[in-house]
Amino acid sequence: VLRDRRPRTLPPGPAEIPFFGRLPFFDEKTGENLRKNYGDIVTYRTGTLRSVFLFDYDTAKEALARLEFADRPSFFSTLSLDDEKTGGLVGSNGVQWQHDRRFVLRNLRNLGMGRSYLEEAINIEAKALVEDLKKYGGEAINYPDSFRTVALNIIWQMVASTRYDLRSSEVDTIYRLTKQFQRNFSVLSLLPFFIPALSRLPNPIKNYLFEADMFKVFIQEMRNVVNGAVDKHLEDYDPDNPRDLIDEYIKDMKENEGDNNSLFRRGALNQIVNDLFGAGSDTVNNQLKWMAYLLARYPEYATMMQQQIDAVVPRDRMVSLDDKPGLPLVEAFTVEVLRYSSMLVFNVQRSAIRDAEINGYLIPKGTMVIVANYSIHHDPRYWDDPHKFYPERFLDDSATKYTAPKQAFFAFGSGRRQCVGELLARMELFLFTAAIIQHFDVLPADGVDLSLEDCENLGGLRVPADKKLIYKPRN
Ligand code: HEM
Repeated sequence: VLRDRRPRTLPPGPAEIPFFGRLPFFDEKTGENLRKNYGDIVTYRTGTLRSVFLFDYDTAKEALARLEFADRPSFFSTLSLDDEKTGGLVGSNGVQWQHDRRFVLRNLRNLGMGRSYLEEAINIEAKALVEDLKKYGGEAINYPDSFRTVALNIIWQMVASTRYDLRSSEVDTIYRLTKQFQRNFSVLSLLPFFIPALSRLPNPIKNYLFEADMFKVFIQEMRNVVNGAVDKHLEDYDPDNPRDLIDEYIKDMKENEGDNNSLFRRGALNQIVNDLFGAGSDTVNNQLKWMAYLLARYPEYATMMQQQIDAVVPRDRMVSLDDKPGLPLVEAFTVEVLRYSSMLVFNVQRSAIRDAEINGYLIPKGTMVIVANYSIHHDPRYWDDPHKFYPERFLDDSATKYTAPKQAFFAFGSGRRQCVGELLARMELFLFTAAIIQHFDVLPADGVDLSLEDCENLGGLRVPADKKLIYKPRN
């Protein structure tokens, strides 16, 4: 018990139950309470793993940039589709992570991230989204399935040249897995990751207590989806005509055949595809839900943005990225949606590669380092009236120019593992938001009260509660 005690060199934190620590948590309130009680840097233990939570911007920014904290915790690899458990981006580490991240960044850029031809593809989806919403004829609906399909279509076209009709039921199958996983995911289901001894319990007990099968089923079903896409690409691969990211990877894999040290491997490809699917579609889908919810909740901003759009874009043309200088409020609105919603309550976990130091505290190798994004996005030290939805905070004094946040903004993380899809996500959020504002008034249905914020927390992912809204076509 003595040896199990928290070393004095670690930051303060709540009392630890010997060998067990405390239950994991994902919500912003528990985080805020920790900060109030223990300060800007707090140790919190679950099972055998200690985490250090960072609540102030400067410390967090510096930590996220440091090589010592560029790893992800080792339990991420248990969800990998790669048999060697080292491939991919989100949960991998070391040389294979660097290799795979470089490959993905290069290819996302080559496939148009930040360029006009990708803008065209996004606007094809934006147009389809507008047509889909018009079909409801002003009926009150929950967040439409088309939000998730347009988000999936963009990344899936870049990765696998696949586009779905906005009402296709195939997308249901893919999203069912993610939804089911998010719903079943609970504090209890995570315990075996924190207390490895629990993994040795007999399977029926593990399933009963922790729904351990849920992870296996999810991995198996995702493996089927990804294998299907990669096998199909291998069948009709044409070296002279690479169509997408999978083909580019196959090309590199074939060029390196026979080299036993090559990091281009089928297992790594599977996990890259899985990561891009997982990180690149539901994130944008959820952000579109926040956008619709906040448009309905703050119609005064919708009206001001419609005036800006109508002044620079004829109604029969979609908004383009070149219109941005004339639409400062639209850009400010999308960035305020990211800050205010703080969809990822905590930044994706990092882990100390070696013993390291933060603000004079010694952080032992393997400690998780978690930046409290929600708290930093709502900290009055960095933001005026932080709980107010106020897009003008990202406009200059004359309200004619968008000004990017200079500090305390971690919606896409920071440092060496900063989101590789940030540029793509920003393009999508701007163009999809503008398309909806240009074509619709978004209103709450009769009897729907939006005066108080109402959102769910799905394992650390904040999503607005499903409210019936009306997408009323503008005259
Ligand atoms: C609104 C949409 C999105 C948000 C809010 C978001 C947020 C984040 C955050 C917070 C991280 C962790 C960064 C860190 O550890 O510092 C991350 C990582 C990542 N994101 Fe995104 N993301 C979004 C969209 C996308 C898209 C569209 C893609 C597709 C290309 C993508 C791919 C990734 C990948 C692959 C990583 C892992 C990077 C690594 O560990 O090296 N994300 N994202």
